[in-house]
Formats: sequence, C-alpha cells, structure tokens
Amino acid sequence: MTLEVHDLGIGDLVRGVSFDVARGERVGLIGESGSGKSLTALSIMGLLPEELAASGSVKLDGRELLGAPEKELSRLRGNDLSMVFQEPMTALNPAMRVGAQVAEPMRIHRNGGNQRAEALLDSVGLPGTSRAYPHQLSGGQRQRVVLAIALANDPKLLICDEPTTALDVTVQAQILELILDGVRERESALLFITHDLAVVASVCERVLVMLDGEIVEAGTTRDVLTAPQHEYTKKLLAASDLEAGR
Ligand SMILES: Nc1ncnc2c1ncn2[C@@H]1O[C@H](COP(=O)(O)OP(=O)(O)OP(=O)(O)O)[C@@H](O)[C@H]1O
Repeated sequence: MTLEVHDLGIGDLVRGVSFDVARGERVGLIGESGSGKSLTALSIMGLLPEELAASGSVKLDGRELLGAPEKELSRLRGNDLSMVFQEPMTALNPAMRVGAQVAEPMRIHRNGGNQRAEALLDSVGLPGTSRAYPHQLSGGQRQRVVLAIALANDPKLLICDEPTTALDVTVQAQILELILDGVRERESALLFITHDLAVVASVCERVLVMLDGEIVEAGTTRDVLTAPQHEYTKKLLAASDLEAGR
C-alpha cells in the first residue's frame, strides 16, 4: 500500500500539502487547532463537507481518490481506508447493539459476520459485550468498539483523528496500545492526528507539522522532536512536557 498526497489544497484552508505513507508506516500529523489536520484527513477519506472542494491529488496504490465516484469511495471506506474520530458516541449508532455494529462493515464488504465480530471485540478487550448498547459502555469502551469497527476489514490505512483526546489519561494509554497492536498485526499504515507530542513520540516513526494549512516541517519523529528546524515546531516542543530538544 502507498498513499501519495500531492499538492493537496482546500480553498485557502489547506495549501500545497504533500506527503507519502508506505505500508505499515506510522505517520503523525501535528499542529494547533485549525491548522488543517482534520480537513487533510477527511479529503483522503472522501468525506470533506460538501461546501469544500479539494484540489491536487490523493492516490491510494496509484488510484486517484480526489474526484472519484462516490460508489468507488464507499467501497474503499471501512475496507481499505478507515478512520477513528475523537468522539466515539458520534461514530456509533445509539440504537444498535455493538456486536451488530462491528459486524456491519464485514457484512457490507462480505468479509464475515457475527462470529468475527465477537472475536474482534475480544481483541480490543471487550469480551462478552456484543449485546450491549453504546450508552451502557464507558467512553473508553466505546472507543474500543469504534476501533474494532475500523479494523474489521484489515484496512490498508487507518486514520486516527485525536482518538484519545476525549478520554482520561489511563484509558488513553490503553487505547493507544490497542491502535498500535491493531495496525502492527495487519501491517496497516497509520496516519495519526494529534496535538500531543508525547503521543507522537510513542506512536509514530515519522511526523508532519502543520501550521496555517501548510506542512512546515517533516521528518523522522526522532529528528523533528530532538532537532526541530522550524520556529513553530520549536515552540510546540517548548510548550510540551517532552524533554527532547531542550
Ligand atoms: N466546512 C467548513 N467550511 C469552512 N471552513 C471550515 C470548514 N471546516 C473546517 N473549516 C476551517 O478550516 C480550518 C482547518 O480546520 P481543521 O478541522 O482541519 O483543523 P484541525 O487542524 O484539524 O484542528 P482541530 O485540532 O481543532 O481539529 C479551520 O480554520 C476551520 O475553521
């Protein structure tokens, strides 16, 4: 799998964004609120709000996704491409048992059903919960369900947009571990959006730094966090709890 984003633009909100992600690679996308991280991710998924249009190119294994027919994109979503958002409750159907929600993407893409759903729920640490409704679970448990859904069809690329921001610290670490295990087992690539540098340091091999709609710095996590080049990255580091770079 290769994801090639070239000269991505979304009005003047995102400008000239280019980067690649290779199979199994874990890439962080960091930057302050409003810098264009989520819009970049949504344009890869073909989920930009209707009033926004993307220019440039987003290729998955050589296939152009920008402007691809909705039918083709919906075949990819939940299959080759999947995404975990910050707030699990908005991603789940409140009126459907979680087992059925985990089984759904597999049914749609003809990849198995209830039994695999149970196994997936087991693998994210939620054995025996398939008959529960989302409101009966904690926030961390709901995010585990969302992750099970996102991993159900062994995606080539998993995008996580601030997946642990809404959770308390001990739960955050567990969810990060599950995300890492999930992508490693499947050799899925990971694009991980966060404003938390400590999370990037523990999860990502490479990092892209966004500021005002542009990528201002990119490199290995080690290089960027120990020897930041751009003033903005230096400021981010100084404001974080990380010792690196000081
Ligand atoms: N539908 C929209 N129409 C117009 N502007 C939008 C729309 N959605 C987002 N924006 C603007 O685009 C900019 C980038 O938003 P984006 O959500 O990508 O930022 P972000 O880096 O992900 O921030 P956060 O960390 O808060 O999610 C922001 O200024 C936002 O207000």
